[in-house]
Amino acid sequence: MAGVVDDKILGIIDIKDKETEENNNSIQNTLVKEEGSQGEKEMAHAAGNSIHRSGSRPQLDVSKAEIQSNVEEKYPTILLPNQSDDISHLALDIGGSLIKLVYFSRREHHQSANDKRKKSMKERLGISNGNRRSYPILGGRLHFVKFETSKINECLDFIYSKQLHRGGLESRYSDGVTNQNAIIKATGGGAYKFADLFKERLGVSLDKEDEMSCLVAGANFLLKAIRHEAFTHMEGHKEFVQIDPNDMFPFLLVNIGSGVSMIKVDGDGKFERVSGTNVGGGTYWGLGKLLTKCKSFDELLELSQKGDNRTIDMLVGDIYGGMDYNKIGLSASTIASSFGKAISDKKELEDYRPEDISLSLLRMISYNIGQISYLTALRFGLKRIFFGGFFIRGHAYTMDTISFAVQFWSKGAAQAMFLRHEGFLGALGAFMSSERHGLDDLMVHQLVERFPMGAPYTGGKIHGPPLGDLNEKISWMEKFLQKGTEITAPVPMIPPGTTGLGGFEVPLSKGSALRSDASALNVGVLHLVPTLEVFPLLADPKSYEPNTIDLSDHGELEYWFTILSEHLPDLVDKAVASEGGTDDAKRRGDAFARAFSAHLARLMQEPAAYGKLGLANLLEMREECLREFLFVDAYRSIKQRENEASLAVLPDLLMELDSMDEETRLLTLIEGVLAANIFDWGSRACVELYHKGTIIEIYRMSRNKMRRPWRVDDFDAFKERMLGTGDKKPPPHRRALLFVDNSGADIVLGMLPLARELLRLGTEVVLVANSLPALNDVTAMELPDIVAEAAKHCDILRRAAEAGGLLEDAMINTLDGSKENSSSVPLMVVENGCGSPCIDLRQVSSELAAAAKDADLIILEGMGRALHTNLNARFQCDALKLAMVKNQRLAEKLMKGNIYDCICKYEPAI
Ligand SMILES: Nc1ncnc2c1ncn2[C@@H]1O[C@H](COP(=O)(O)OP(=O)(O)O)[C@@H](O)[C@H]1O
Ligand SMILES: CC(C)(COP(=O)(O)O)[C@@H](O)C(=O)NCCC(=O)O
Ligand SMILES: [Mn+2]
Repeated sequence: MAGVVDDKILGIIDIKDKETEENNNSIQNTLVKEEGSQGEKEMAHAAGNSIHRSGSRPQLDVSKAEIQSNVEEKYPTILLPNQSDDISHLALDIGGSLIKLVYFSRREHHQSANDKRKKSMKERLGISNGNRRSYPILGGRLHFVKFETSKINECLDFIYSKQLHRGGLESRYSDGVTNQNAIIKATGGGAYKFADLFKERLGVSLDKEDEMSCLVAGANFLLKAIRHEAFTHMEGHKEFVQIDPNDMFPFLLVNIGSGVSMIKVDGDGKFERVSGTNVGGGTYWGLGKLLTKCKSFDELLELSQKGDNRTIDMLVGDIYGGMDYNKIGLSASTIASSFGKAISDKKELEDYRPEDISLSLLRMISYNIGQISYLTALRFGLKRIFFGGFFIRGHAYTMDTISFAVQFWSKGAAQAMFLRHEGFLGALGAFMSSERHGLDDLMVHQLVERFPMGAPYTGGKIHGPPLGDLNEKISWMEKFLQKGTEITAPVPMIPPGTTGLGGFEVPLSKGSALRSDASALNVGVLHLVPTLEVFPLLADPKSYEPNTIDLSDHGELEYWFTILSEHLPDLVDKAVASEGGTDDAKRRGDAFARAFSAHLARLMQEPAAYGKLGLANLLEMREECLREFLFVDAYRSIKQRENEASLAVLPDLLMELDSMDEETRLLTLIEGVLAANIFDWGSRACVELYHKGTIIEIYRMSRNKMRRPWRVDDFDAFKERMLGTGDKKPPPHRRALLFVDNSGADIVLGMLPLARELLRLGTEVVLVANSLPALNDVTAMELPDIVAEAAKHCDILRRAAEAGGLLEDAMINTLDGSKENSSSVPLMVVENGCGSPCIDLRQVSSELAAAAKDADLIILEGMGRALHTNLNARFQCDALKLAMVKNQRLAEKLMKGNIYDCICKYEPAI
């Protein structure tokens, strides 16, 4: 089939002698500037958000809304004069040691060119506002931050700087007078102790909520709404546990703060504090401080990493002359008495290493809490125990000790589980208690957790004001480089050795990998995206796992981390060039590279730090990180150039296709998709290829590879479904969703001609593209223009695009000025809700979910969407997965094949 598109045609798309990116792209620069300035505003915003009032829940009041700034601005600010400040945006848990803050920032809705398409799609697909709810919830972000209680003034400054006490409405909306009636939800003892201070400094009243009910509400919310919240931690191994929201209760909640509370939880709002102990986090930190002279909690914890508690604890072996006490199952290394050796030693405090003291203390307290927890669980017949509170601090040794105690004393019958948002349960519960935000029944698929680089945002260290703007973020990254590499290094995960019976050996870790004070917590920012939905055509959403490769295999992890690290310099080059190569862009590019490397380094050491890690998460994090440093679209000009070149050869390709019989054409079309998928700027091998040959050579090579059978080749089954056998013509599919991948040849010469064939057969086609740029993937925003260009050369596409509302202007512009009454099946475009090369079908846009309702065929294209993710996904409708494997190792691993092999996997509906 190599001659289908000849060299003359292909020569036009030569990317060999590509010059550097086009500089001074004014549209791009404008976009960046506007995004940047808007990003900092956290205001109530009504435009397009379709927020209406419901009887029971206060919502934004958009009456008399008016545009505040110059109407010529692309994203003007909208003033809501009737919106009161009473929407809860902040809740506090002021404990004996730490103040925990949970705050909500509303996301601004950007009106964009995309909105026209969106509006028409909404009408076409029958998406009503607040589609599946009786009231809308607000989109926005939940942030988690903590401060030391002793530094309450820093906390007040933080609240003031972000205007959180004003319900997030910034001072530009007020007359500058502090609102005396503002109320903040607060729990913990400090809600009483510091009430006057809050009134005095911020003019707000603290609305006090019961601490226990907040802890329970917070835990219940997290267990229901966050996919990877609970995990077990045994002998250094962390494993996420999927909790069934319908089978959560009862459980024991153990909150280890300064003191320890043990709460039996039977349901939402149904609980009893059944036990507790005064030997808790405050004891460790307090005693530890006295005994070691440590200045900070983290320092004390770090010391324990280098400790050897045998110098200070009395072990069974010390009593039994080095022997085990077998009769009762205690090994010689079991601690018989914490600190017991100090009785007989003729030593003073100074004679003991602070490291040993810290470790002995940590083990004593953790073990004791684990044991009491188990006894309490036993008393009430509870099998599951969840541990929260900041004593845990994501620290491997602490968790292992607690787990060991629970497992040992229960003989394996009970299990200790830990919560990733450990210390924020109370604050989250206080936040939930306000009932003003309508978040109560928020569902897992509406939350996306992101880990931004601004450490203070992630609640990293105990800190002052946040890294507000980009410049601060960049300088922070620069400082980070000067300081060395440890800034985001995690708490070490080196597994402690256990004796198996009753106690631990000395931890293996001798403190080689230590956490810096600025290390981030294991929690990110929770993005609340009310419009996200589970893709309705998944055969079994409960068992769906997007990632194909399991990164818990260390070899895999190391390989993909290396791949991503090696790709960085090229990516930074492209990103900087896409912003005109200015000094500012270079600085941002540098900072991005450092930030992303820091994330990678952290995850390399602690792969489960941010929840269960898959390749899709890594690829998405890279895109998010680029956006954080305001690289809106790193491959923008590459995409543009390749689109133009491909569009120029499209007419000839269509002509050749039209000269074929139906069967040959279908095969050629599928080959065309597979061959064009080679133009992938995310693959190291492909990028190297682009430097070695002209596009003709690459494309020729690619087409030569097209010889069937492909590595996975279900083409015959697909052809039979499409064209039937003999005279028997099967009915066409009603609607096909085409998950498109790359710009340029991939979309223009691959997927669009395939779409055209489906349209010709009478199938409605919905092109499903990214909401945000990722590598050289085409976006939903870019597609209408590409389709319009293609439609100039093709009647089928033109009529379908008109019928699908993609070409309204073209309809008006027909030669005789009359609107054609088209009877064609429509061609539509929807966004998928992602900004990543992969797709997690548990969280897609509501317009895609709506479009899916009538679809009976889906086509997933590309390595990201059809191989890294969804290769094993099963659907309720027919599914075709098309991709070229552009990575040798993946080809070997997945299908014992080679790089540039092709996959054509067809699975009829189940
Ligand atoms: N940076 C820190 N400063 C002080 N204590 C910390 C820090 N990080 C973790 N901790 C531990 O967390 C405990 C406080 O946990 P937390 O859940 O916030 O309880 P509380 O509400 O009692 O302050 C402290 O007693 C200490 O053991
Ligand atoms: C990022 C990608 C998934 C994009 O592939 P696509 O979906 O465009 O086919 C792919 O380029 C990839 O897996 N790259 C990393 C592997 C490598 O460089 O070999
Ligand atoms: Mn792609």
